[in-house]
Amino acid sequence: MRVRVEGLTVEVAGAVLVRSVTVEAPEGAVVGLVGPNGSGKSTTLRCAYRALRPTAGLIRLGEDDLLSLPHKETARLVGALPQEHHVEFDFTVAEVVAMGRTPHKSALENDTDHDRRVCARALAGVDAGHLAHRGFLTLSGGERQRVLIARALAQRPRVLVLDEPTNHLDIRHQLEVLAIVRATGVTALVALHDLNLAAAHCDLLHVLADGAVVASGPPAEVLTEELVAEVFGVRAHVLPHPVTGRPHLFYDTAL
Ligand SMILES: Nc1ncnc2c1ncn2[C@@H]1O[C@H](COP(=O)(O)OP(=O)(O)OP(=O)(O)O)[C@@H](O)[C@H]1O
Repeated sequence: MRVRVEGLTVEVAGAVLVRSVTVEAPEGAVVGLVGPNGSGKSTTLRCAYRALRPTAGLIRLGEDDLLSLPHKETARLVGALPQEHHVEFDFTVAEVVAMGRTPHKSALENDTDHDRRVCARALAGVDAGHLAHRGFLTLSGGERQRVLIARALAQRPRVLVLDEPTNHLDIRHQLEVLAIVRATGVTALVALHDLNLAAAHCDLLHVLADGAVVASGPPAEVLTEELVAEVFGVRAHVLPHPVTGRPHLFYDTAL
């Protein structure tokens, strides 16, 4: 499903957090949001999974306006991994992942065999099948992150909105998670700090700085030495990856 964030502005208590942000994610594309701390990535994504109401602008899912859809429909369509997550009670991992099935069920409907299969597959996909019976609160940061990604996948959404999904993950799991997102074939909006991961895994990038989009396009067009210097304040050398040909950044110094 195509996602288009159009002219998004968010103002909180007189402060403009993002200004006229337009982000396009074609059907099935993995689209990265990159930018320095505080540039507006999470604010944009929070609007896309409807945790925050924009002051102005539209979020289109296909032809629909996100804000005019019933909440349950939004929950079926959009699977989210927020940056901050709060699981207060000590649910088991299996229970946390099963929460992903909630939008597909009525209030008192029990989990079916199909639900259990979908959840087991999602957990196995993030290499966390062995954690199913553990208490969520006993997990390490990276294990929790993988379980929450499994919850979003178990939802079988049409759009994934992932805020720093590789946070806490070791390198193997970083690569695996992004490969899994790609393999779902679902349109994905993903905030990433690691520009090399973004270059390797995203079809398109949108670069944010000070709450506005300053560059958009395929990684090879966007991740230039000039842009990295200007937006991130870092001198970098950009060379093609020896195998994939995608841009790879070698950092030099902070400017
Ligand atoms: N509720 C709020 N009230 C005031 N300012 C806010 C609020 N929420 C976010 N901000 C500010 O808006 C700006 C954008 O924040 P946002 O979390 O979207 O940035 P980000 O690009 O995701 O940053 P990071 O890379 O650090 O996660 C920041 O300066 C932040 O302090």
